[in-house]
Amino acid sequence: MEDAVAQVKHILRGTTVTDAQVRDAVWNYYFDVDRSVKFLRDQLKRQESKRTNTAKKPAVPKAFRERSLFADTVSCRRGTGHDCNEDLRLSARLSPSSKSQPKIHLGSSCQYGISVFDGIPWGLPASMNTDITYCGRPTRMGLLGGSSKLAALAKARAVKRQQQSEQPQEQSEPMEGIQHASSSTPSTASQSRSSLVLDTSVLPSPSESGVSISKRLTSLLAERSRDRGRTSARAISPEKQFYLRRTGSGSPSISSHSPINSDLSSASAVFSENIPSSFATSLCDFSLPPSTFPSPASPSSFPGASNGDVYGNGMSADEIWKLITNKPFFYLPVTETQVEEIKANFDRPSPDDIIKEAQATKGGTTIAASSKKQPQRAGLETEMKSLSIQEPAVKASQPKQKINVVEKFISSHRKAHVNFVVVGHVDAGKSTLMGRLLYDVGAIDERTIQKYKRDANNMGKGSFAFAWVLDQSKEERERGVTMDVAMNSFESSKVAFTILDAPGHKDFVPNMIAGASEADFAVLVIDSSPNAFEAGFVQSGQTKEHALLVRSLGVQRIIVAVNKVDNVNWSEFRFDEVKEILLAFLSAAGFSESQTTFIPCSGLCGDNIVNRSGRAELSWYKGNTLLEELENLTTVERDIGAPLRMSVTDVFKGNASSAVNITGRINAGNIQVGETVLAIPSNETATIKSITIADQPNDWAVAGDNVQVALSNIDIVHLRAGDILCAISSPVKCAQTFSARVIVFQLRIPLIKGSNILIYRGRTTEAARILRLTALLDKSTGKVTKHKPRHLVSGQSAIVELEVMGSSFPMETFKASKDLGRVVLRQEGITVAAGIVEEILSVKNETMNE
Ligand SMILES: Nc1nc2c(ncn2[C@@H]2O[C@H](COP(=O)(O)OP(=O)(O)OP(=O)(O)O)[C@@H](O)[C@H]2O)c(=O)[nH]1
Repeated sequence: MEDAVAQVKHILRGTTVTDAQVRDAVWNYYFDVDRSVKFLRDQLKRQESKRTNTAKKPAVPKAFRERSLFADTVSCRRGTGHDCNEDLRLSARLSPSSKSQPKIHLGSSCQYGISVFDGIPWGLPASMNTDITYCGRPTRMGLLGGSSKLAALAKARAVKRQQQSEQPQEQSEPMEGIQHASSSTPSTASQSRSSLVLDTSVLPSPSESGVSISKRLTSLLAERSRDRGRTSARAISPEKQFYLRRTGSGSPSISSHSPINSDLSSASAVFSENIPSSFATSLCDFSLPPSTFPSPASPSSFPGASNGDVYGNGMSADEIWKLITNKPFFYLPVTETQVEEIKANFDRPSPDDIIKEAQATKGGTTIAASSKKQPQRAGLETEMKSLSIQEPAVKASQPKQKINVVEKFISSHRKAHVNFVVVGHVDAGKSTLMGRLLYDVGAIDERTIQKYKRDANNMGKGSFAFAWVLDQSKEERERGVTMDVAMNSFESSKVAFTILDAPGHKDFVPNMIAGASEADFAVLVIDSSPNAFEAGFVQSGQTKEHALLVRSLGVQRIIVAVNKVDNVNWSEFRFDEVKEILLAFLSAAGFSESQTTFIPCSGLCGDNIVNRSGRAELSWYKGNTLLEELENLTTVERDIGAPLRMSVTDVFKGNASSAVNITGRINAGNIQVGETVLAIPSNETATIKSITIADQPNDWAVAGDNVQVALSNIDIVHLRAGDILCAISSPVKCAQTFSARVIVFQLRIPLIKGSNILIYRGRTTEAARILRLTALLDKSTGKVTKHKPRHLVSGQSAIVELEVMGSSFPMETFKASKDLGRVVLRQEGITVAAGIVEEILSVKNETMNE
């Protein structure tokens, strides 16, 4: 050793090489003088070159120079404001000779240094003696574009860098994994990785034995491992470093043949450093004993250590060696036994499988494995499709004594039964007129009228006494306004009449529609008082609307009572004036002149109601009284032998019996006690328990009769006002979509496709939508004048398609039933159109019971 050192010193005399460097080189090169000399000369060249480069660089700021950095060589990858993702390689070397002041050596990219180190959260212990070398940017793999000259230059530089990087590697070959602290050449492949140079100040002195050195080294490593749990993985210091790996591919950095017991003052063990994430850290359990880890590929021990040596941490040298050399970087804290148990768990059925199997066994079927689920689901789908709800066949119960109702009706010679509706503008005197009629025909006795007069006088409404005959409710009497249709009956010598006194106020038009739907004829009451007629006839008045509605609902015969002529001094002129205007309007609305009669009258005074007026002022009128006109009405033809159709106007529970009572009018066909009928839309059957006509019990009833029927075998929840009772053999449909011929009333905005409306018939109301405007019609001929109009305006006649949005609307075509084939369309409280059902295009599912 000494001979070799002397020879090298002699060869390199006159140079700045130190004794320590010579000894180090001789030691590293196994006392080979030539290789040691070569190495030292190259080292001198590099030092000279570096000094030259450093002189060209800008001075390092004092603040940066004095910054405390790491005791170890560290690597950090962090983005800076200047050069994001730049790989910064910092090589901080500790030198025993520089304990007092930290020194910083900058590489080629020192201009980034200040900003690079600014804001580093983990500072260095100020006590550490640190030399820092900034290694510059990582080697580029090539140019992106550019000229061929530049590419060639870059290639040449890359080759040069490669040669430079290979040179020190070759020199340090004997010290694989160990670098001389004096080496400052960073641009090697290994330096592109992060490296940690152990602080030799904490290592044993060169004079210590190999065993002592190994003990110190392993003690240090073990100490670091204990500190793992309480230090941040990012804090890189001898105390904080735990994840140590040797630089290189994994071969021991300190081989058994390394002369580690020689001068170690310039030797440093180099380890690479990787910082795991928090998640990875949580997966690792480094507290397990070394025996947990797999054995190293080759047995190793610290040089000079003897078997059985136990160090400060209670571990043998072998265990420590395994810990630092072969420990997997990440591993799950499970033993092989545990792994086998986990594997075995998957060989058994899961708890879910066990439960499913038990359920399947109990149900008598086997749940297939997941791969067989699809066919089973397909089977279920098929079964579901084949499912159908089959209602029990409805058995029509036969009456005990089957009555031939048609024969009975003909043989009974009953009076014709006629319903007429009284309509007109509000306060036209409708109720008063009908009260007077009832009084004059003897339907109301004198005592009752006198009582009404007294009560009305007490209330300050003496003139309403006759109106109270029909306005029975307290609210109607207090307000002096009819709110719902009032029914009353009387009989003349020829006909049985039912009065349907409709409200005149615009808020109660739907009720008026309900009354008009049941009428055979109409009495239109006009207030002939000055300006009163005009007020009722203008657009906002109800005179026109009511007349149009009754016509649209099938009424063809109308009597116009020009009322309150006492207020115009029984003026014939006024009468003629009103008659002329109305005749034109009613003719346009579809009433023929022969079917329209005008009568000057006074409901309050009783002139021309039942008795002809004896006033001289009214002597100019030679026509019939109101009653005479009513009796002269043409008898309405009714199909009493057709399938039953009965419109329900009210539903209520009887006091004593369990039966459900309904009132209504038979539109077509007949009924008899004991018969089973079908309620639409509930589709529930019921048995007729009793029939009452005009407060008299009867075994049967025919079309046109207003009846009260007690039904059994049905719950009241299946019936409501507006329903239809029909024959089981011929149920009524509930339309989903239908087409109708309509007459458009006065509109504020045109009707267009998609308009939302309400449809009415009798007591039935549902939301609907205009699906299509099919065609415009000529009002006189009914022929199509235009297809697919864009909109409908006031006064037009058209064919439209409508969709019922609500749950149900029982209806028939007008051809099949003149009563159930009519609809009224309203929008925002205004009647916009009315018409007849031409075709039912689709029906609701629940009524597909044919
Ligand atoms: N002068 C005079 N007043 C009458 C006549 N008929 C009715 N009236 C008055 O007109 C007012 C309204 O009478 P009603 O019978 O309530 O009128 P209505 O048309 O039934 O009213 P609504 O049903 O609420 O629209 C009352 O004050 C009556 O006294 C009449 O012939 N001559």
